[in-house]
Amino acid sequence: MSQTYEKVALIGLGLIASSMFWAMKRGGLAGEVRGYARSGETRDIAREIGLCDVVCDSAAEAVKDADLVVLCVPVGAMGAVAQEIAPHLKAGATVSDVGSVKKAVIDAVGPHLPENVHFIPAHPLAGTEHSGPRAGFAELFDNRYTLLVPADGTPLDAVRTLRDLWEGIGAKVEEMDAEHHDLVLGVTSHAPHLIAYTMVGVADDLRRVTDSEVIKYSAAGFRDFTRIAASDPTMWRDVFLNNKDATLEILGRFTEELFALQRAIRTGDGDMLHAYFTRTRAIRRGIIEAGQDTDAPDFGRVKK
Ligand SMILES: NC(=O)c1ccc[n+]([C@@H]2O[C@H](COP(=O)([O-])OP(=O)(O)OC[C@H]3O[C@@H](n4cnc5c(N)ncnc54)[C@H](O)[C@@H]3O)[C@@H](O)[C@H]2O)c1
Ligand SMILES: O=C(O)C(=O)C[C@]1(C(=O)O)C=C[C@@H](O)C=C1
Repeated sequence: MSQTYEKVALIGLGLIASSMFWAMKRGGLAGEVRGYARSGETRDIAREIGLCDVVCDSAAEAVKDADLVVLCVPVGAMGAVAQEIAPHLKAGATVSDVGSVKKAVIDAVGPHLPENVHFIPAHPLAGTEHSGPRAGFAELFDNRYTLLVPADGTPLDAVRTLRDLWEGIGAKVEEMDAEHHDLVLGVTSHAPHLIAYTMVGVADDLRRVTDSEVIKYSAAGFRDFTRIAASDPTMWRDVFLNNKDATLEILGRFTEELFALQRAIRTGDGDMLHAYFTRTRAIRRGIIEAGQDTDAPDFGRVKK
C-alpha cells in the first residue's frame, strides 16, 4: 500500500474518524493527519492517545493545506461544519464525509463549498454501538463495503484517489447514487435500528411485570437488539430526521407485514407463518453463501 494523500484532515473525532486514522496509519496511506473536534475534552483525549498527528483547536487550522478533508460528525451537523471550513479549503482539495445518509448531507454541504474543491460523499458500512475518540480500531473497515456517491462530472482521478484510500483502509468500494443509497440503507440499517430501539423500549416498559427477567435471561436475539439499541442517540436521531422518506416508506411496509403475521398468529394460520419463515431463512442462507455474512469478531471492543 502507498500514500494516497499528503495531508488529510478529519473533522469530528469519534468512532469513524478514529478508526480511519488507525487504519490510515496501519497502511501508511497519508503523510500527515490533522484532527479537529468541537469539544476540548475530545481534543484532550485525542492528544493523550495519539489520535491524529496534529490535533488542532479550530476546524480552519485543521483543513488549511489539506488535500482531503473528511467530515465525521453527525449528519445534522454536516452543513454547519461545511460552512465553517469552506473559506479555509485549499484549491483542488477533495472534501468527503462518512454520514449514514447521503441525499440530505449533499443538500446541506454542497451549497457551502467553493467550486474549486471536489465533494465526494462516502459511507463506510461498518460501525459498532460505541462512540467517541477511544472507540476506534484499525480493523473496523476490513472487508466491509464503503459506498462512494460522486456527482456527475467529478474528475475521475479525484474519485480514484479516494477509492484508493478506502481500499487501503481495508474496504471494498462501490459507487451508488444518493437516493438509491438512502433507500437501500433505510432497509438494511436504519429501519432495523428503529425496530431494535422499539423492541428494547417495549422490554423496558415490561420490566416491572417481568421483574427484570428480560435482562437476566436475555437470549441471543434480544441481546443483539440491546447492542444495536445502545448506539449513539445523536447520530440516530439525525439519521431518521434526514432519511425521512425512505424510512417512513419502509416502516409502512413493515407495519403491514407485522399486521399480517399478527393475524396469522391470532387465527392459527400455521401454513402462512411457516411459508413466511421459510422465505426469510432462504434470504439469510443466500447472504452466507454469497460470503457476505458480516459477523466480524471483536467489533464491540473498546480501544484502551
Ligand atoms: N457509528 C456507526 O456505526 C457509523 C457507521 C458509518 C457511518 N457513521 C456516520 O459517521 C458519522 C460519525 O459517527 P461516529 O459513530 O463516528 O460518531 P461519534 O459520536 O463517535 O463521533 C462524532 C464526533 O463528532 C463530534 N461533533 C459533533 N458535532 C460536531 C460539530 N458540530 N463540530 C465538530 N465536531 C462535532 C462529536 O463530538 C464526536 O467527537 C455520522 O455521520 C454517522 O452517521 C456512523
Ligand atoms: O454494527 C453496528 O453497530 C452498526 O449498526 C453499523 C451500521 C449498520 O447498520 O450496519 C450502522 C450505521 C451505519 O451508517 C453503518 C453501519
